Amino acid sequence: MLSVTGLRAAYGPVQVLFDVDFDVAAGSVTTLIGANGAGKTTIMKSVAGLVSATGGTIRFEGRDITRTASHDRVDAGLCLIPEGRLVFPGMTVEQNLRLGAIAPRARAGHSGMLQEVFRRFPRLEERRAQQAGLMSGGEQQMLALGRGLMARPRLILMDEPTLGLAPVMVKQVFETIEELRTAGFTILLAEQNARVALELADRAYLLENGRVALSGPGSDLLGSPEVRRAYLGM
Ligand SMILES: Nc1ncnc2c1ncn2[C@@H]1O[C@H](COP(=O)(O)OP(=O)(O)OP(=O)(O)O)[C@@H](O)[C@H]1O
Repeated sequence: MLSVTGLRAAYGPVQVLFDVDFDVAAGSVTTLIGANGAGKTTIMKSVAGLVSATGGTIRFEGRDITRTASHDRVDAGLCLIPEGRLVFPGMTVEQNLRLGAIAPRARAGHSGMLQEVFRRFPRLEERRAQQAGLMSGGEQQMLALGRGLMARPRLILMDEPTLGLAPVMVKQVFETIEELRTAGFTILLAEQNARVALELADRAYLLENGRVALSGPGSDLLGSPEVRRAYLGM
């Protein structure tokens, strides 16, 4: 579904991605793991079109989208759930959700999608009139995900969805990701919570200093001495 080859990106004169190659198969969960600053967020933003690639190619469902505007990528079925959730704090839960459906292909079916999001996250329905900024961190993560689903994506990019969440909420986020995979969504997940992310991943990539250091099925990376030492504390 997504094929990235030779991706390079830079902030001003500082190059941070160096010829990154990875693929995301339809219906899979693909995970990017790596230390702080390894380049996970930059990859997510490059795929979403928020950071311009300085080299390489990004293909989505066979189409070269490397130079496509970010809003056109949303309309093509690609959606980023950003790190830090970034809900609109002064707006209600429902207003945040409705904003997720402003792209042309999402607009038509947005009432049905709202019901679908409420079915998946009953807490959001209970709190639909509440100001989003007053929700807990875990609830805001659900809201950010719900808002993303409103765009009817085929590929969901989730950047560190468990950052700053209590263990019980971390578990819930991973359960939600599994449910979304079962429902047919394709997911690219960036995570520091390496163990759970690798257990879940159909395929995983370890990033180090803007390069892919290791890749394979999640279970292979879980068993790798390098990953166990550096990321699982074993
Ligand atoms: N807006 C920016 N301007 C300049 N440098 C940046 C900017 N954003 C990120 N960087 C740098 O790019 C590199 C990769 O950062 P990135 O945020 O992609 O890493 P990450 O793997 O997502 O890290 P984290 O897990 O801490 O979010 C880092 O060295 C970072 O300091």
